[in-house]
Amino acid sequence: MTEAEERAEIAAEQAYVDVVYQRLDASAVTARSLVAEGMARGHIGHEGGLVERDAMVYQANRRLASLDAAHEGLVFGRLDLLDGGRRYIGRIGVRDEDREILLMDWRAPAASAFYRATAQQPHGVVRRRVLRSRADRVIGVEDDLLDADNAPGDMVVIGEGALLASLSRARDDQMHSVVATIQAEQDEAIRAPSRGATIITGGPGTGKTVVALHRAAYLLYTDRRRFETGGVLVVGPSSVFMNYIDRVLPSLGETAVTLRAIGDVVDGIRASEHDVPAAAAVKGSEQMATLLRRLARSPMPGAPREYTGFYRDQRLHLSNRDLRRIGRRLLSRGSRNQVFRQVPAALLAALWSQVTAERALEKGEDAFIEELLGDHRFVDFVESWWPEVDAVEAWRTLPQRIAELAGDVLTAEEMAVVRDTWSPDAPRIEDVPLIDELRHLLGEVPPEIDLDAGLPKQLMSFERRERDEAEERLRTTSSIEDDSYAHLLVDEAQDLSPMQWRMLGRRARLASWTIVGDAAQSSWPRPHETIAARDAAIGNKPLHHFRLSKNYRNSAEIYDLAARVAQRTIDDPDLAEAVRRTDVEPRHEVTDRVEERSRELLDWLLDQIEGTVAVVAAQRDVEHWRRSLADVAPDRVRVLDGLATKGLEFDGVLVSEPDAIVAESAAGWRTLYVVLTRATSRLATVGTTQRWLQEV
Ligand SMILES: Nc1ncnc2c1ncn2[C@@H]1O[C@H](COP(=O)(O)OP(=O)(O)OP(=O)(O)O)[C@@H](O)[C@H]1O
Repeated sequence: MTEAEERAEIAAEQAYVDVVYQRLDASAVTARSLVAEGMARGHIGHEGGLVERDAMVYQANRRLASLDAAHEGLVFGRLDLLDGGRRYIGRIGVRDEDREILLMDWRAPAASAFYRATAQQPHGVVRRRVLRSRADRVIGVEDDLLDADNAPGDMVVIGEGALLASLSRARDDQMHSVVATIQAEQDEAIRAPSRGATIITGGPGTGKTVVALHRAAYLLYTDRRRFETGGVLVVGPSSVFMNYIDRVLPSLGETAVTLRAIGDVVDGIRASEHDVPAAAAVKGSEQMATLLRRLARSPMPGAPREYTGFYRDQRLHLSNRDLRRIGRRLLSRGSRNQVFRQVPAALLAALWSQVTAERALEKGEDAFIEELLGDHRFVDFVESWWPEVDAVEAWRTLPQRIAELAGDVLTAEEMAVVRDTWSPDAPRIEDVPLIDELRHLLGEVPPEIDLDAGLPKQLMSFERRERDEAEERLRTTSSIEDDSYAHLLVDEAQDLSPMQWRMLGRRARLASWTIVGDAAQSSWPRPHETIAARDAAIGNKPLHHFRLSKNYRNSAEIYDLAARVAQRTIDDPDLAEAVRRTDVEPRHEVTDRVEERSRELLDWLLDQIEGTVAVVAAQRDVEHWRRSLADVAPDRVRVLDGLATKGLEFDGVLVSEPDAIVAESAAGWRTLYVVLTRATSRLATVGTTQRWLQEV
């Protein structure tokens, strides 16, 4: 293959790509005029016109958004087939004026040969070609000859394979779609049917995240109506990670997927800081469910424990025992906030049953009710005994009530760590599932309270009662259940605590799931618990397992070291095979001059590679490093603690005091494994000690 031949091939591909872009532009013009026409229809004025307009404008706008998003590198593949035909593959499908396929959507069944064909099983493909582009210009092609025996004599074969070419690119702050180089085992997981739960496992860098994102795009393609209406939610470990991945789906033409960090899953609450590991371990444990159930059922702190009043000179009294009994009866009818409006009636009924004076009985129950409702002492009592409780408010009372409620489920140290690290004004990531659990246990607080909301039901008109009850149902369904999805895609699933699984499970009662993770990278101290909690969240939906086996991120030199750490963490870790070598070994330094050597090593890394470098330290040291390195290449250097590196990747990683990362939590070894496997090409560690290195 000569350079001239390569140029000629690129020019020929460019000619085809130009035709596709012209067609794309024409489609955009049509979509724009449909939007305009749709808008005009709105002016016709009748209701049908409006509905039609909305549907038309919506569809046309969606098409425009996807045309726009898929513009970059639109055409990326070509198959030359045994029968002499050729097929172009792209981010979205494009047809010509006669509705003939110009570009096949990568998700179409006939496009799967592009990913699955191998020399052993060519699936009717003679040559697979990947087109590399910048915007709409073809800048290179990479070929795989899959069926040499049947290749025409003049067939040109260029390049050394698209995969390795794409793996050697420099990393920036964004994950990129790998749609042009998806490998066969990844393709199988992407195209798995959407029933039940698809569980995708694999070591670091095996493409679990990219597979999950391409799978979201695939699901929308196969059943757009179901998944767009019901919603697809992608959950990842942090907002940094969500920013890192958020370009991938739009670049595949998909804009209808919700991406949320695990701290942002619950509407109205945003948490971005983790608790210290010891507190996280307690707050994430299943025991918290028991504790919260008790908290939701017991009186709020400061609630009165008894009631004494007078009716026509008769003393009426409700003891603590009576009140507990009434409370239990109320809670058997619904959650605390749901039964809020029944409270006055329940108390009044209990008090009326104590009335014995003849004159009072003669005047009847209605007069009794009217009088007590006019008695501010009674009304004050009702309000303070059974206030509507907002979940966040209830969560705030947890430290002061933990000893009374959790004596048999938490140890004294566990309670102390929760109390001592409590952050009442800014819930941490680990608090969000607790607040969500309380929201479900307590029921939603109705947004505004009617003037006569406290009226017992029997005093309301029938219509009024019906309307109120309907409203109550509506509020609880719209504000608590509305965040359920048709498909939930969970990344870094090995890290989720039992309480986080419960939170996700509530959003996926009828959903199908895709769950990706790697147990060896788990930051949860007891990984088997998270599997049990996952299974409980999924319920009895069928499971489909896929395993990814090749590591596309780390150089083999870096991964060999990391794999030794993995073996130190759990029995039988799922180790992947690294496909790339750099011939550069990781560097390790033991020194008393950590600060100075870190700067030197950082300079070395920045010099060696083009892309980004992470400096990773134990949680307690991160702020120090952020300040100390603020002046060093701010566009290329990121300072993070071990947990914050989850799912990310950098061309170079400098680990400061790895022994401190190991010592920081019960999952410290696994966190170190995560940290080491973030580096694509260069890795350096520096510390006053390097005990971890002797242990692996
Ligand atoms: N088929 C592929 N073609 C090109 N690059 C790929 C392919 N599969 C994965 N990669 C690249 O490998 C890197 C790792 O992928 P990804 O982050 O999805 O792995 P992961 O299994 O989620 O890793 P971890 O468990 O460590 O978070 C990314 O840069 C991704 O783009």
